[in-house]
Formats: sequence, structure tokens, C-alpha cells
Amino acid sequence: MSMIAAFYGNKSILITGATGFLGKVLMEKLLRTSPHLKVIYILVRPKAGQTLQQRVFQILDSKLFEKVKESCPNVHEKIRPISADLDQRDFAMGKEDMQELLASTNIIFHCAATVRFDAHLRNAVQLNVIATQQLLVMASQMPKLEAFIHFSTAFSNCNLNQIDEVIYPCPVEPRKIIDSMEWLDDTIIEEITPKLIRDWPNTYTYTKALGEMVIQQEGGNLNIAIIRPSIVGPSWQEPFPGWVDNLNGPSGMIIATGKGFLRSIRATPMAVADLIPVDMVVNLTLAAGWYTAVHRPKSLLIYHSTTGGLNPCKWSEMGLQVLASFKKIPFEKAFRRPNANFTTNSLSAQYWNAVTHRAPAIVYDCYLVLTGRKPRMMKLMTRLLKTISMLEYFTNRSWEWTSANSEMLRSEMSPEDQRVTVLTTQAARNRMDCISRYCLPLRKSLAG
Ligand SMILES: CCCCCCCCCCCCCCCCCCCCCCCCCC(=O)SCCNC(=O)CCNC(=O)[C@H](O)C(C)(C)COP(=O)(O)OP(=O)(O)OC[C@H]1O[C@@H](n2cnc3c(N)ncnc32)[C@H](O)[C@@H]1OP(=O)(O)O
Ligand SMILES: NC(=O)C1=CN([C@@H]2O[C@H](COP(=O)(O)OP(=O)(O)OC[C@H]3O[C@@H](n4cnc5c(N)ncnc54)[C@H](OP(=O)(O)O)[C@@H]3O)[C@@H](O)[C@H]2O)C=CC1
Repeated sequence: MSMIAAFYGNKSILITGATGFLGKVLMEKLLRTSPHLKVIYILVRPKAGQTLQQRVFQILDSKLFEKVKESCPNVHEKIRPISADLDQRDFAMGKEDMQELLASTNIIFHCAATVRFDAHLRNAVQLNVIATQQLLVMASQMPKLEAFIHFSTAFSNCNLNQIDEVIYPCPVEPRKIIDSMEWLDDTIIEEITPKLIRDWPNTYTYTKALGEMVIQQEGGNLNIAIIRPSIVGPSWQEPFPGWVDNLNGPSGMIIATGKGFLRSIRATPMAVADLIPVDMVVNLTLAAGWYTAVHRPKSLLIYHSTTGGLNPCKWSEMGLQVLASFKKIPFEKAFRRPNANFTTNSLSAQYWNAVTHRAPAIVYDCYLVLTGRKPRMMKLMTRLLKTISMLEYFTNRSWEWTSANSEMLRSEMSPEDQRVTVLTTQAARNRMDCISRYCLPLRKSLAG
């Protein structure tokens, strides 16, 4: 039997961000492979008029959980949602809930974060730094805690080119940033944000770097590991190939290409597109949780969940795959026939934006107005161009991530675990497979 799966049997596990993309896949895999685990506590906030229970029910009712429900029909009983808002002091949690968590938790997976690139620095600091700090305080009061696994990103140090599995210091101490957020007003924070974040491209990557420093400085004697995935894409194998449910990263751009909205993007064709399927990230996470708890490494270990260093895939390869896939199976009701190119300088990008994005949108909106309908294409294009401009930083650079810890982890796994738990290394060998799978699930789940 898998030692990792057996390890999680009989454990009480706390997951933050379980309603998010990675958190859901993590929860599913735990329930499917370790059906004897005691309980999974998930910190959930009510949202969009839905109660906690409605949110959890909707997640468990989704296709992602079909397989686990076959093998574990009482899956609802294993999940204990706890009302919590990570933006609030003590997470606005009830006293009894807090006491239960403190007394019972064996493993923490901290996935919650704001992943928006345009988040206000105050919000990004609150969730990606202060909430992490608060969770560490909680963890230090948990007598049964065996491991604390924190999700960061491979891009937390994207201001560097060569990134090792270590924590790099930030120019300003996290504590100083946290303190300043208390007395500075929003407008001043907006004004000083570019100066604070320096050569980080956005508040997301910057606050993830600060979050790592907080973990290092305030982790105390806790058994901690940090997972740094690169660009997380649809599942490769588990629970079935091609699951994805959001438009983050390349997904939204691929849909926009398939629908004929996106005709050009500023990208360096030879730059590496470091994509990692979500199930590989989850496999690495569960293995790291097991290793951290059982082997109790002397220092905090960081695991890169990346593919580029092993078998790099270029944006040009990805682009060709995407176009070939849409040629084979096109979207219904596309705006235009999918056809796109990469531009490499900002002048030609501006030209293509005017000619292939804005001009057709204006013409189409005029047509809508003339036929008595509401114009909408220019609004959509403006949003798309804003998103492209935020992603450009990542499509025009390459990074090298080392992966010694991930390789060490694999060598520590039992032969059975090595067989059933596909980590980054093998995923990289099948990268084209992962990429071509991007299009089909997106079409199925998001097109409309
Ligand atoms: C030579 C060959 C040539 C071949 C050529 C081929 C060429 C072409 C082929 C294409 C190839 C591929 C190239 C890909 C490049 C991508 C690079 C990715 C790099 C990523 C690096 C990531 C590194 C870090 C990884 C990490 O570490 S963590 C995760 C990273 N974090 C993110 O990825 C969040 C980013 N995003 C945001 O930060 C926010 O998106 C923001 C941007 C602020 C906007 O924000 P805003 O304008 O407000 O818009 P949204 O809120 O997004 O959307 C508002 C509403 O529109 C909806 N909608 C959004 N899109 C779409 C859509 N398309 N279609 C329909 N609906 C949509 C949405 O559903 C929502 O609907 P509603 O809910 O309102 O009903
Ligand atoms: N996706 C990717 O490409 C990558 C992700 N990562 C990291 O992985 C982790 C998970 O990312 P991903 O799943 O994609 O992100 P999602 O945006 O899909 O999920 C974020 C989760 O955090 C929760 N959350 C946000 N704010 C609060 C709050 N105030 N109180 C309680 N919960 C909150 C969300 O809850 P709600 O549903 O209520 O909004 C959601 O469950 C993050 O730490 C991210 O930095 C790293 C590299 C790449």
C-alpha cells in the first residue's frame, strides 16, 4: 500500500483555500486515496449569497468529486466546513471551532491567497502575509500538529533569473510593511506601491515573497515545508485528465484565442512556458506533507513544482499546439476563425492591438448598434487587453528553478509510492500531452 496514503489515514487535516482551484484537487485526492482519514476541516467564507453548506455542497456535487463519491459515498461526513474569513482578526472564527481546530489538527495545508495580479497592496498583504502570520500563531498552539505546508509560487522571486529552493530576503522587512498598512491610507499605499514592490511585477508575487519570509522568521519550531508551483494548469491524470475550472494564467487566453477574440500577444516565442498540471502539484504536496511529518527535516524545505528545468516547453510550441487543437475541434459561435501570432516588441504589439483587436471590435459594436442591440465587443476587448498586459511580464522571460528537494523527496518515497505518485519529473516528459489537454476541458467546461 502507498505509505503516503496510509500516513493520512486517521489524521485531522486543516485546509485553507479549499474552495479554490488547487484546494479542491487536494481535498479530492486526500478523500480518494486516504478514505480512513478522520476529518478535513476547511475554512470557508460565505460568498455570493451562498451559505457555507451550499458552497461545500456545490463543490462536492461537481464532476471533480464523482470518482471519490463512488469509493467513499459518505464523503460529506469527512468534511467539516468552518466559517472563517482570513481577512479578519482571528479569522472571525467561533470560539468552539477555534478550540476544536487547536486541539485536533495534525496537518495544515495553507492554500488560501489572493492570486489577482492587480490586488490592492493592502488586500494582498492582508491575505498573503498577515493571514499566514496568524495561521502560524494558531499552528504554534496545536499540540498534535505534525506538519504545516504552505503554498507559495515559483514566481515569488521572479525578479531573479536563477531560483534555488531557498528563501531570498526582501528589501523591506515584512513586519515593517505590515505595520505601515495599519496607518497609511489607501491612496498613499497606491502611490508608494511601485516603490515598495521595486522589480516585482505585481503585488501578488511581491506579497508571496513576503509571506515566505514571514514563514521563515515566525515559523518557530514548527515542521514547515513550502511548495512553489509555477503556472498550474488542468489535471494530467487524476482524478481524470483535463480538469480545470478557472480562467487564470493561460486558460483565459486560450479560450479567447479559440473564440477568435485574441489575435496577437506580446510573447517571446523561445521563452519557456513553465506549466505544471494541478494533480502533479497535489502529489508533490502530499508527499512533502508526509516527509515533513515523518522525517522532521532539521530546516524548512522548499519544493519547486516546475517543469522547465527538466524538459522545457517554449511559448511557440504551446501556441502552435493551441492553434492546431482549435483547428481540429473549433468552438461553436466563435467571433472569428482562430488565428494568432506572437509579437516581440511593444510597437508592433500596439499596431496589432489597433488593427486586429480594437478596430474589429468597433466595427462589430457599430453593427450591433445599427441592428438595435447593445454594443459589448469593445468592453470585452479592453478587458482582454488589460489582462494580456498583465501577463506579458511572464511571457517574455525565462527562469531556471532548481529542483533538488523534489528529487530527494522522490528518492525517499517507497517503490509503491514512486509508482502511483507522479511528481514533476515524469510530468515534464509528457509536457506536450499536458498542453494539448488544455484545450478540450476548457472547451467543455467554460465555452458558452
Ligand atoms: C510561433 C507560433 C505562433 C503561435 C501563436 C499562437 C498564439 C496564441 C495562443 C495562446 C497561447 C497561450 C498564451 C498564453 C499566455 C498566458 C501567459 C500566462 C502567464 C501566467 C503567469 C502566472 C504566473 C504566476 C502563477 C501564480 O503564481 S498564481 C495564479 C496566477 N494568477 C492569475 O493567473 C490571475 C491573473 N489574473 C488577474 O489578476 C485578473 O484576471 C486581471 C488580469 C487583473 C484581470 O482582472 P479583471 O479585468 O477584473 O477580469 P477578471 O476578474 O479576471 O474576469 C472578469 C470576468 O470576465 C471573465 N473572463 C475572464 N477571461 C475571460 C475569457 N477569456 N473568456 C470569457 N470570460 C472571461 C471572468 O470569468 C469574470 O467573469 P465574472 O466572474 O465577472 O462573471
Ligand atoms: N493557480 C496557480 O497557477 C498557482 C497557484 N499558486 C498558489 O496556490 C495557492 C492556491 O491557488 P489557487 O487555488 O489557484 O487560487 P484560487 O484563487 O483558486 O483560490 C484561492 C482560495 O483562497 C480563498 N480565500 C481568498 N480570500 C479568502 C478569505 N479572505 N478568507 C478565506 N478564504 C479566502 C478562496 O476562497 P473563496 O472561494 O471564498 O474566494 C479560495 O478558496 C495560492 O497560495 C497560490 O498563490 C502558486 C502558483 C501557481
